[in-house]
Parts: sequence; structure tokens; C-alpha cells
Amino acid sequence: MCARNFDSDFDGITLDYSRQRATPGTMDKLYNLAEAAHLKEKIDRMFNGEHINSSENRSVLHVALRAPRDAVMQSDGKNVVPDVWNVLDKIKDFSERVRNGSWVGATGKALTDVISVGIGGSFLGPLFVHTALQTDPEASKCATGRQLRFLANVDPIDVARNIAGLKPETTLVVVVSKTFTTAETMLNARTLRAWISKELGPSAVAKHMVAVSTNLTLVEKFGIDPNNAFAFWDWVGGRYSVCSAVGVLPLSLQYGFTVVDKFLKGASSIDQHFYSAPFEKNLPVLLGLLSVWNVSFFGYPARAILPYSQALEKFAPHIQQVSMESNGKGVSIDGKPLPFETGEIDFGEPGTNGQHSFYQLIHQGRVIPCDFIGVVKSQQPVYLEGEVVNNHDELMSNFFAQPDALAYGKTPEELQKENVQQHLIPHKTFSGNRPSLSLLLSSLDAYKIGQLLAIYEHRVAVQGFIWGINSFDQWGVELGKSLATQVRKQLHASRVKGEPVEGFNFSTTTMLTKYLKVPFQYEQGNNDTCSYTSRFSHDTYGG
Ligand SMILES: O=P(O)(O)OC[C@H]1O[C@H](O)[C@H](O)[C@@H](O)[C@@H]1O
Repeated sequence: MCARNFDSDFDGITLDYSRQRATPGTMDKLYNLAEAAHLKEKIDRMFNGEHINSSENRSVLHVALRAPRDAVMQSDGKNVVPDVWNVLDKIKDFSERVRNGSWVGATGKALTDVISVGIGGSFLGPLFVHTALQTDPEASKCATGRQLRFLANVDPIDVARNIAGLKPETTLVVVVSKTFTTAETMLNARTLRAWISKELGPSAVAKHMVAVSTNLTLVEKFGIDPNNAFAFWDWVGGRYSVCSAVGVLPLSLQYGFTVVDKFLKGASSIDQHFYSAPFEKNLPVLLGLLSVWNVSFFGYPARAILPYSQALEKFAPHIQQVSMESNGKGVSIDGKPLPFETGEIDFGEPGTNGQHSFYQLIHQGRVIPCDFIGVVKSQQPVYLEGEVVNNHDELMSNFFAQPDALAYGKTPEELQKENVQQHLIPHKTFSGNRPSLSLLLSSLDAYKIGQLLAIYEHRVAVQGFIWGINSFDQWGVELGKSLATQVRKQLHASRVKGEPVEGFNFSTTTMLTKYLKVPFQYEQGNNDTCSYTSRFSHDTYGG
């Protein structure tokens, strides 16, 4: 623990991995492992647009989404960068028109509020970036008078929360879905379409709803003008799509394209670094190798992501999807059952909140490798005269202290010297030798947020490349979806035609029967979706 020279600096970011359970010899072995797993070749194949997502026969080119305008990146023999910039230019133009009031709603009013409807990769990344930008002085200034909200869950409570206090005439809805078939997103989109139509008439939809998708045919079928659709491509995985129109459109509407362009440039800086830096200095490679070390050699099943910045409160939820959907696999890329576990359970909360919650377990219970993420310059500094330190220094005192508490612990001998009562010594002992790493960012502006995102995206890819899995498909989400389709059909048949519950196991039949006993809350037996709009009164939702 605490080996010297276990740090690396790049473009305003310092990684300190001296508190990992790794020696220089370990690192050499991990570099050998990277070579044996052909890590460099796999990174090159990704950047070259080869179909490394083999189960879906697709390139994996999210790096092209933030490539400079003059870069060349090929997928299926075509340079995709001009297409990327066509969409970025279109977003810039559209978002400027909405922001400056030249694009108005059906009643001629400016659209100051945006609801982005999407789930999973069409939600978590944009939410993380939005939350991080909200308190950045430059970004927040650009967002004056505007609101951005996210509707993800199909739970009608999420609809209620999203429309509370908003009026259709000043709201723009962005429907975000790679496939444009995701059940939750499409029902939420229809629900908001009904909310707009009820108040402003069906023709208002053209002015109040736009879409982001790879499936422009379905966008048009839904009733959104194809001119108001923003494309992306099948070589962008959902959880890697925040730098496509998925994130860039809602974020540009809120903060302006200039701010979002800085975010893209930050991500691009890490892409270049990941592609060209030697492994010994390569931040995503070092992080990925150390995670493999912790998961595969120590068997640690989890990883805590602990940003000491409230602005990063949605970072862990985003990385949960990026990491767990990518690397939680049971077979190798060629379909053979894996003789080892892959992926880890990612979770986290901002410090210091987490310290007063789950850190007990990390200090004295299970060993959980921790990522401590700190920022040198606060987005919102506060200093009260007479206080020992300013508020950010208070926060950062914890950022610097926690890794040492985990690494060094406290021995019974030390406690004895402090005259701790004998019977309390076992309770107050800290074993130490608990691994963590620290990432220190010089600031937290749009550029740095882009860098942080790309570091974690590439780290996850490195882990998958070493484990020999496909980090870019997600077949594990399908079974639950198809079973839900069966349940949906049953609910419809029982509610509308009074049919009994059939074709399920005993337990599900019992639960469904119980659920169906309570009468449908509104308009039982009425299958006209438009009737739901009767719920959209301002009284009900506090508008
Ligand atoms: O963007 P969409 O096509 O609506 O997909 C939304 C989400 O759907 C599924 O749950 C996938 O597992 C996610 O990776 C994806 O992000």
C-alpha cells in the first residue's frame, strides 16, 4: 500500500493509485496480461470501426461522436464524422432558435421548458451531465430562465412530477429513444402528446415535440415531423450515447451549444489519450487493469464511486449502467461460458453523504475498492469569516482523509496507547489494507465533465477487452421485457373482458389475481387511451 510513483497526470486530471493492493511487480504482470489479451489491438479495432460488437454485428464508435470536424473515422467503409457534424450543426441551429425565441410554440410563446423523455442510455448520461452543469457558473448563466426535466419511469408518478408546474404552451418535449420501441418511453411520449393535444389541439404536436432516434421511420409514424428528428446511428450503444443527439440536444436547449461543445471536447481529449498514451500513463487503461485486478484476483465483487462533489450526484447511477450493462456477462465474446466472474456491482453517493450512510461497511465490513473523485476548484465556493477553512476545504478534508483511513486502519496497539477501554478495542479496530484510488480534477466545468465521462467509458471497455467479453451488447435485459409483454396482455384481458389469470406459475397467478381484485382506478373497462387525458387537469398536478 502507498507505493511511490503510482500516479499519473493528464490534462488537469491526476490519478493516484498508490492505495491499491498492487506493487510495481503487480503492475508489470497486469501490463503482461494486457498484452496477452491483445488490449492495444482491441482498442485499435474499436477506433477503426471494426464490428467488435459481434453479437449485433456493429461497430462501436461513440468516440466518433466527439471527434473534431476534420477527423476521419470509418464504419463499414464510410467516414461517419461528416454525418456526426451534420447532426451537431442541426442541433446548434435548432437549439439557438428555441433559446432565442424564434422557434415558438402553438400559441406564439417561447418554449422555455424542456422535458426529455427516455430511459436507460437515453436518460442516465444526459441526467448526469445536466446535474453536473447546473451549478457550473458559466453553464448556469446560459440556462437562465430555462428548465430541463427528465421523464424516464413509466410510473405515472414520474409523469406527474415532470409536468407539475409546467404549461404545454411553453414546453418542448424531446422524445429520446435509440430504437423508438422502448415500451416505457413510448407510453410516456404518448402521455405527453395527449397532455399537449388536450390543451393546445393535435396540430400543436408539430411545434412542441421533437425526437432523437436511430429509427426515423418510427419517429414519423408517431407523428413527429421528420425535419424535427435528430439522428444517431446503430454504432452508438445506448449507454454510450450521451455525446450523440441523445445528450447534446436536451443539453444544448438548456445551456446552449457552446457549453455542450466544450463537454464534447473534454471527452475527445480523453479519447486521444486513451488511443495513444502508453499503458503506464494511460488513465482509462490503468483504471481498467486495476479493476480487473480487484475483481478477478482478489474476488472483490463491488466498486464504490464516491465523488466529493454534489454536482456529480448522478455520476454513479450513470456509471452503473455503463459498467454493469456492459460487463455483467456470463459468456465470452465467442459464446463460451466464462470460468470466472466479470463486471462488478457499482454503487455510490457523493461524499460526504455516503460517509454517514454506508462507509461503515467499507471501513470495517466487506472490502470494497473505492474511487474517490475530488475537485480542486469548487463550482460554488463559500467562505464564512471566522471559520477554520472554507466550505470546499471542509469537504475536501474528507476526500483526503478517507483513503488513508481505509489504507492504514487503526491497530489494537494504537488504541491501547490512546487508553481505549479494553472491551471496546475490537470494535474500534480498523484492519486497513483496503484499496482505493483517487482522481483529482482541477475544476468541474463542461470540459472536465466530458473527460470524466470518457475515462469511465473507456475503463469499462478495457475491463471487457481483458475479460474477453462483448461489452457492447445487453441481451440480459430481454427476458424480463418479453415476460412483461405477457403480463400486459393478461392485465388487458382481465380488465377489459374479465378473463381469468391463466398461463402463469402459481406464485405469479396468486399475486396477479390479488392485484386485479382492486378495481382499475380510472375508467375501468375503457381501453381508449385518450380518456387518460382527463387526468391532466392543472388542479390534479398542481400546474
Ligand atoms: O434508447 P432506447 O432504444 O429507448 O433504449 C433504452 C434502453 O433500453 C434497454 O433497457 C437497454 O438495455 C438500454 O441499453 C437502453 O439504453
